[in-house]
Amino acid sequence: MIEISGLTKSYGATTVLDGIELTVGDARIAAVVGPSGAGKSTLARCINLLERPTGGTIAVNGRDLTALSGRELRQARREIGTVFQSANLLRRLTAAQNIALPLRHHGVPEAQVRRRVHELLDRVGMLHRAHHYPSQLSGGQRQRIGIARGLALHPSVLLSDEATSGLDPETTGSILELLRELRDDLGVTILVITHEMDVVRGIADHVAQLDHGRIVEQGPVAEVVRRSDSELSRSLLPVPAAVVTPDGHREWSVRYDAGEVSPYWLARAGRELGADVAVLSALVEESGGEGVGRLVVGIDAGIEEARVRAVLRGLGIAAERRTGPGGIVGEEPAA
Ligand SMILES: Nc1ncnc2c1ncn2[C@@H]1O[C@H](COP(=O)(O)OP(=O)(O)OP(=O)(O)O)[C@@H](O)[C@H]1O
Repeated sequence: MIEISGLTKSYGATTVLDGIELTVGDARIAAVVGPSGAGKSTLARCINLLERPTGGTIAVNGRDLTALSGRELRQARREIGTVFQSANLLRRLTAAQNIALPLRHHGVPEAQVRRRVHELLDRVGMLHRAHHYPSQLSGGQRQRIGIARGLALHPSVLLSDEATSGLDPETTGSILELLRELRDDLGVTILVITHEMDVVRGIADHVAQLDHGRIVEQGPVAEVVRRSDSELSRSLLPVPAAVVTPDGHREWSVRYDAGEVSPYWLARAGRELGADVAVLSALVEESGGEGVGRLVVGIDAGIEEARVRAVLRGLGIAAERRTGPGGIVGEEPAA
């Protein structure tokens, strides 16, 4: 478990991280997303203790790492394994030697190093590449070796800093699958720093949006994607573009949790409203471990908005009027 509280980082007069509050439970995967310059890398460097925070605490399994120094700090660093963008492997060392590095650095006896490296290569499916050099490996294979090296000292937290950046979708998928296995089989708590929303949708249990050094929105992914009024929700699961709205209809953007809503909600909504509901775009898929539906529907503009909202709410559906160009046909968009 990792608990970040009141974390602040300043360089001179510039505050780059401002009061970060983030908790990741045991064997959970949290993703931190945000635009370029938001402070993601700085957060990563503070968490793996490459940088000292200016204020606040970072506790792993209840122990505040920011309070430590010297030998204690060196020991505590073992709790956090890091996987970097493009793996950061040493070119002159083989895959196996790269994985062995942190073990040798911590004085692990050679016989144990060999055993552990073998175990790790097996874990990440790379036994057949043990003696290859990084230049002889694909990007995805290098990343697997990077993950194995990050796990070498049995950390309870794995920090993945843009680890899938630059990988093709299929390779990204296989790396995410590996991270999921580490969470489920080894109980590792994983913090993923990424700018890729596909990554968040693919593996995260929890998501936090960083902007100008602050967390502006966070929550369980399954919950965030259901928020109809949230920017993070819209960037995580954009509503697909709507086809032409029938004349005299208003467009509504709709989100719902497929596990909690009747699969027949659309027909019921039509019956209760006494009008047909036009489906203009729709996507129902799994995200954050739950089925999430998002649609744009067209509903007769003659029906009061409050009534539409009430009927949909009664069916467990969050709905928001789509305004602006194309939002309403045959009527001025609402202010
Ligand atoms: N050592 C430093 N000294 C001064 N300012 C810094 C330092 N490191 C980072 N910053 C500033 O902190 C802000 C956040 O940088 P950071 O690299 O953490 O952002 P990021 O979200 O990781 O961006 P990107 O996605 O582009 O990597 C930037 O405005 C950057 O200029």
